[in-house]
Amino acid sequence: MELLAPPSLVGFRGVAWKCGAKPRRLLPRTVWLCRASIVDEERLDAARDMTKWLQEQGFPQQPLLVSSFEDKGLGCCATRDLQAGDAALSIPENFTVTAVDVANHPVISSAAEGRDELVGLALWLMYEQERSQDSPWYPYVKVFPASTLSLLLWEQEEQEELLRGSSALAKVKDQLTSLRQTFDALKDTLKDNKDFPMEKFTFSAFKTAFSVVLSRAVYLPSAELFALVPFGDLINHESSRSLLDYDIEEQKVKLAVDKRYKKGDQVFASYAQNLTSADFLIRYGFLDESDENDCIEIEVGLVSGDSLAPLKREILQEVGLTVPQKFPLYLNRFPTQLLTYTRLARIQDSGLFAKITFEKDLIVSQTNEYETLMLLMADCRTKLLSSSDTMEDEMQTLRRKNLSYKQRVAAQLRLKEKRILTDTMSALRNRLAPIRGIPTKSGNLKDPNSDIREMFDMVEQREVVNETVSKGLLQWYCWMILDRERTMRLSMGLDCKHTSRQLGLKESFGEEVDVGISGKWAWQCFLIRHHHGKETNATISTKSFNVNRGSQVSVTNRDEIAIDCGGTVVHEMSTKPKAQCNLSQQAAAENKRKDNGRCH
Ligand SMILES: C[S@@+](CC[C@H](N)C(=O)[O-])C[C@H]1O[C@@H](n2cnc3c(N)ncnc32)[C@H](O)[C@@H]1O
Repeated sequence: MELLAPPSLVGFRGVAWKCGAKPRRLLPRTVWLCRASIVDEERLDAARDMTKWLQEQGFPQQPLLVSSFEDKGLGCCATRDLQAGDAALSIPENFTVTAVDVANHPVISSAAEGRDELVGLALWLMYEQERSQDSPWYPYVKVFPASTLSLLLWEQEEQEELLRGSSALAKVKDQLTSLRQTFDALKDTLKDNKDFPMEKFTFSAFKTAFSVVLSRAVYLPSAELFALVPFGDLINHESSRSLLDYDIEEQKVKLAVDKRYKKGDQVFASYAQNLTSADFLIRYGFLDESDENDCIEIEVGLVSGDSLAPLKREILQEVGLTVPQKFPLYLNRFPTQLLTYTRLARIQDSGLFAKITFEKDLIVSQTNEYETLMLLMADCRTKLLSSSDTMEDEMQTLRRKNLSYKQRVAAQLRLKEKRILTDTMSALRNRLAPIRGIPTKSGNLKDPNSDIREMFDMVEQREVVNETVSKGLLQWYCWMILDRERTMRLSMGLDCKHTSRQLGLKESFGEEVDVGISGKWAWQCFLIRHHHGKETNATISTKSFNVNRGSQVSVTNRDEIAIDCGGTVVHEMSTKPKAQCNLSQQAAAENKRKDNGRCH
């Protein structure tokens, strides 16, 4: 049986993708079960056959075994202990299928030419599966699942009903329209191709093959292409820094693990990065459990009829941004560029262009900032109001026991998106707080919280703060903020029923002080620090801070935290002699790593 496609001359980055070297024959190895379940037994058998066949072709031995997992289908277990940095997979490029194989394919190459790589791979899969035992790749393609849980394959009524109020609905519709157009064009191209099984080429079959490829093809950043990788496409996802990539020197697809695995443990890889939760669900049919990469997109553009638009376009082009431009909103962070872009869009005086910087979070003018924040706020609010269900409603839905898989993931997605929007609005509101207010004669906006600011500035000047003062001040402050928050929410047409919960304060001012998600963190931390003589743990929303008297406030989880003091992030507070709130070194390093989003 011939496994290898003809050697290709097509290379990338100066390296031939298919070297075509004849692989060495190895002794067959048995596939054993780590934690077998009854699901996918047939595919597990097929995976055993594939392993044997690959070994016969000289596929190098991998420290992995295919096994079956009840909730994830097939997966791979370690056959020996693996240390962080070890290669769990090391697959010569000639065992993979890429656009190069599609381009060299005797039957489908012309139809695939000029099309998306994944469309070409879907055609390849359809053709090779249809050939069954005649296909040189039969043992490999037999392991592929017949279908996936991708949103693309849900019934239209299910999409309409379950994805309403989520960004996924529009995305699915767009992608299906584009798939349908591709299918029609392919049909036209293939109709005269006598070797292609046209009778099997229905839209449903094409859509299914496409979603199977979508969920299995691995994007290899160093090769800048997608590849179907035997064994590589049997590894399940866990969010980490362990990614499959192409090693240019060794000409292999490799997976280096980023933690220790014991023999028998399931080995994971981290799937596509920087996908919105909706895109992840469309692609893989499940949602990433960790919140780390959750994001939604927000689109911003220039104002129509703006006489400065040509200049603004030039500025945007220089930094590689388009009109319009999509930016990700994450939990706890969004890119500084989003703010700068919107600030630029609102500028009406070209003299202010000099103040525009995409590297730093710099306010152009009070009024511009006000408009910028209000615009973003309105966008988030519109998205949030596209669903009549609140976050509480979604949580209640998720508590129901009899939910189907689709109902559950759809509710999880809607909740994730609502969380990001609510969180972003809260951050925007915090930034708005000091600039919201009545315009003054000088053209500036008066800080409506200036009385609070003054009061705290005064207290901060004191060496020692008497416990009664700090306790009273904390109480006054909380009620004040609660009241302002409520007024602000009402003025923006928002429900304020959660406000008191968010600001719920333990009457006893015990060790754990729940100060909710709004307000002036630095002041709150300051008060907590002065109130408690010893180290105190304050929980702000879901984030924990260690608060030591007279020392720094350090973030103890891995999230980026914006401790906001009316638009001033906490590390800027550290320049004040008494307010020594600072991000911990660990959190600062983490911030640096995440260049895709900055603290709120
Ligand atoms: C590249 S394949 C991995 C192998 C796959 N489990 C199989 O049976 O062939 C990707 C698919 O595996 C499943 N999967 C991977 N990781 C998962 C996870 N953490 N939770 C649930 N399903 C997962 C999803 O169906 C996804 O579309």
